[in-house]
Amino acid sequence: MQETLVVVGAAVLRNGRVLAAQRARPEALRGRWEFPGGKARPGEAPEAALVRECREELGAHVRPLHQVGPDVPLTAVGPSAVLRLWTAELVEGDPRPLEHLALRWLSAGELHTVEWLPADLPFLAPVGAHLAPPAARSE
Ligand SMILES: Nc1nc2c([nH]c(=O)n2[C@H]2C[C@H](O)[C@@H](COP(=O)(O)OP(=O)(O)OP(=O)(O)O)O2)c(=O)[nH]1
Repeated sequence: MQETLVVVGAAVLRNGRVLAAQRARPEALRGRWEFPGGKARPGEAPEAALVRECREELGAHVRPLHQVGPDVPLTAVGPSAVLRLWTAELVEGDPRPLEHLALRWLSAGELHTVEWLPADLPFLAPVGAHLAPPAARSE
């Protein structure tokens, strides 16, 4: 049986917001938004891949907290590829876009304002539940 290729993603939370990253490459995905992460290497634990990828992409040390929802199939990446997401917290460093076009800290109200990669869409509701609710309007 073919081994599952796990693409790991980190929903890094800080002050009630989540970090979104804008892809630079490949051209077909340039400009779309995703969770920082990447492919786990053969034999590499997915959580270790998450920490490694965030260090490479953001120059920051993150700690995975909880897995979010079920895996999402990534048929464009491979027949048995999946996207697996964790919430994560920053342990050290201020994230910088070392490999992305831009980074944004999105509030609950901003979560749907960027153009996410399609596979990320099922994760937005459970991630949104971790964000601070929009401030109540005083009228
Ligand atoms: N990192 C990441 N990749 C995602 C997300 N959603 C999604 O569809 N993908 C897709 C885009 C890519 O086709 C694939 C991840 O590939 P990648 O290029 O980030 O992986 P990598 O850093 O290990 O790079 P490489 O070895 O292929 O060069 O998964 C997401 O939220 N985060």
